[in-house]
Amino acid sequence: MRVIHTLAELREALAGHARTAFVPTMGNLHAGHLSLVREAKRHGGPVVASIFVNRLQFLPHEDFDQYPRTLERDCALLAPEGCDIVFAPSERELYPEPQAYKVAPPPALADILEGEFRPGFFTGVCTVVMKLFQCVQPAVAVFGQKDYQQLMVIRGMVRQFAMPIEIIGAPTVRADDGLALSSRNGYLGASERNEAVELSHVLQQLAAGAHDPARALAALEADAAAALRGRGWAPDYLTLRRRADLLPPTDEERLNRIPMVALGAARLGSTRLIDNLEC
Ligand SMILES: Nc1ncnc2c1ncn2[C@@H]1O[C@H](COP(=O)(O)OP(=O)(O)OP(=O)(O)O)[C@@H](O)[C@H]1O
Ligand SMILES: CC(C)(CO)[C@@H](O)C(=O)[O-]
Ligand code: BAL
Repeated sequence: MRVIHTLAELREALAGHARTAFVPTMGNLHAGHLSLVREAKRHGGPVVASIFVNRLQFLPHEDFDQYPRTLERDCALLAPEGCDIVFAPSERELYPEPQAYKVAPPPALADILEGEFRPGFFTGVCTVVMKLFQCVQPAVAVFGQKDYQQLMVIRGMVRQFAMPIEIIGAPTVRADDGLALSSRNGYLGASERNEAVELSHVLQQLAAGAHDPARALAALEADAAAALRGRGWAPDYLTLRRRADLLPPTDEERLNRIPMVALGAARLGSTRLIDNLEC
């Protein structure tokens, strides 16, 4: 496995290779990321994992500075999975000048849910993913369903820009108790870690009521928020949405059991966690 820090070296290493499979990450890897690498391996070409904490997708008060940088440990986890190249550019390498050209996804998808609470987040994500795609020129790229809205936004970007890249969504890997693995779980203290699984429990309750319009959506969501608040959480959103466009379902759609997803984001202490469950 090669660890590459510059774009020139990356291009040279990939020259002549067809069907590169790409796994973009922010590092501090866990079993969820490794499952994406295993999925990428199934596509036959070389596998590139990127590690880059992208300043553009963080708000000033968020955890950009605090975000764990653990390159050596990450490489030790990636090598046994058969990852061929780790692309870990510096900020200066990826953003040699202020990034004035940006990719702004449509507000209807990007300014709701995560985008409401992290304004500009998806512009930051799309801009860096567009750039990473130009660097790696993959045939396939793998993203986790844990970041459900991000996956939808990336799919839309690739479709609307006619980018010749197959986007694969990989299932969320969970700890034994059901907590979705996340780099940010590392911020949790021991008792917070025990509590953290409640986010997935509340989403299960929301999902269980999805197809019963006798229970009003607003009441279902208010109950979910109250349940978490009562346990010391500060929810940003806990909501049931249509899988097609992440807008709220009508009662008729709920009755007709259209594909839906329960999505949640909430802070436990100073740690913000997200999760979702299709229903
Ligand atoms: N538990 C998981 N299962 C599957 N994929 C995951 C999981 N967690 C993250 N991913 C995916 O890994 C890719 C890189 O994500 P990232 O490096 O931000 O990790 P993360 O654990 O989600 O970190 P954070 O705590 O910052 O959200 C994304 O496509 C993300 O959806
Ligand atoms: C896709 C990504 C690597 C872009 O910085 C990031 O948003 C992430 O890790 O999910
Ligand atoms: N996992 C999505 C990247 C972020 O939270 O910034």
